[in-house]
Amino acid sequence: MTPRIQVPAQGERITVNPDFSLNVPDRPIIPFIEGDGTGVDITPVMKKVVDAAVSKAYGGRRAIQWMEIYAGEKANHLYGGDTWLPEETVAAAREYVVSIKGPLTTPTSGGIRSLNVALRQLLDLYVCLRPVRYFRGVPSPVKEPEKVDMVIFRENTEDIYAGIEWEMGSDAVRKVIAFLTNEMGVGGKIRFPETSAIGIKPVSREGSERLIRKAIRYAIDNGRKSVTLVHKGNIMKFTEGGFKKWGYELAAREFGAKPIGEGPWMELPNGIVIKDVIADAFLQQILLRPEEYDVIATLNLNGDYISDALAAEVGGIGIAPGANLSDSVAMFEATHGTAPKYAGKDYVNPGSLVLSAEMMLRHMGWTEAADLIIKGMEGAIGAGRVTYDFARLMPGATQVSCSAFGQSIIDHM
Ligand SMILES: NC(=O)C1=CN([C@@H]2O[C@H](COP(=O)(O)OP(=O)(O)OC[C@H]3O[C@@H](n4cnc5c(N)ncnc54)[C@H](OP(=O)(O)O)[C@@H]3O)[C@@H](O)[C@H]2O)C=CC1
Ligand SMILES: O=C(O)CCC(=O)C(=O)O
Ligand SMILES: [Mg+2]
Repeated sequence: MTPRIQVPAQGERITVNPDFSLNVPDRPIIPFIEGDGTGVDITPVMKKVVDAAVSKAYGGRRAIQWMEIYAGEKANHLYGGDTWLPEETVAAAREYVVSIKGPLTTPTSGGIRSLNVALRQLLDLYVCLRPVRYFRGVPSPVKEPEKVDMVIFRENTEDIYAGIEWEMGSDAVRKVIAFLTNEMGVGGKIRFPETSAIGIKPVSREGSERLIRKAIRYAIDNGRKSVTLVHKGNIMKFTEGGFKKWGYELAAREFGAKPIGEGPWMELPNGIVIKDVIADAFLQQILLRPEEYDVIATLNLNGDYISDALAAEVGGIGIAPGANLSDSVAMFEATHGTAPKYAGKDYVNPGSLVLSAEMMLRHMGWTEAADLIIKGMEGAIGAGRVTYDFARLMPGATQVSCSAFGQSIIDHM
């Protein structure tokens, strides 16, 4: 396959130390994937905002050297031969350590499997980190959105989300159903065996522990009040129930947590509470009592639902950032998808990808530039000149385009 990635002549790679800390040169090469759909709108705005923040913070001493890498429709177009996720893209994300991506399309009910999920699995980006906080002035459907301040740690490589499933009527699904019936004796639980598709939900102790360990470590390092394990372990006893059980065991074994009263809730020596809640109840509690939740550790599919639900409480997925992390590699991305109906219209909110870049700068230790992005975002929202998603809920606001909102962030830095 012909290589398509052009490595910038200037610039150096970020490298990782044995303790997983980063060496960030002043001119780091940062790979980016533009993304499908509205990626074409939001990614250039994100780059412009980041460049402005870095320039303002460091006066030319530091600058990002952007390197485009390809996935999704753009890759398929460029590489041909039904190539959606070129090997050199995955290799570059690994080699250059820190990268950022726009959203990628996943067709429903057939076609290619999620490239987003593939990237997370291939790079073992096992933490999906999605902070949810309120910016003053953002329209919200809840009365006290400032009470929402949570950080979601979503397991990112396992669960029913991993995409192990077989289509109804296929030879493969017949084999699986025959196995479940003849070898496992559970065929009777499949209500309509002739017309069933089957999906598999792998959830491991190892995968759960490494995610929960990160969540507890984050809570300790950032002075948070609690870590809540969100699961559906009453129904899926060994997968989601396992996640809960392994989480409490890990908290006791590695962090010295002790049961509160009869348990199962626990407390770390520094007072951080480790608790759990069943996923459906959690979804109503985050509306009724959001102040009781802080760091959230959960499985992949729950985390997907929770991310969008929590984002809605603080203004929607137009302003919901995220990161996919392994111990060494980090790929930042918005919580939302490609919003295809708005693609190429310079219309949607670039805030989610801009705030993902803000997380990226902080991850690199470029906190002054990250702080400028937050200042610019607060100023732009405060000025009441916002994209359609906010404008339609903010009486008196002026609706501006995606790029104009980006410029407003820069103007308010
Ligand atoms: N990580 C990734 O790359 C992700 C990819 N996807 C993929 O994206 C595609 C579309 O998915 P879909 O379910 O429609 O979800 P989307 O997140 O793309 O869009 C759903 C709705 O969210 C709102 N929205 C999305 N982005 C923005 C933005 N930047 N600013 C303001 N509002 C926004 C819009 O609401 P309204 O209509 O009210 O204006 C939009 O219609 C699918 O192929 C899906 O698989 C989905 C999620 C994540
Ligand atoms: O991969 C996709 O298309 C959807 C992913 C998604 O919704 C998410 O990770 O939040
Ligand atoms: Mg999602």
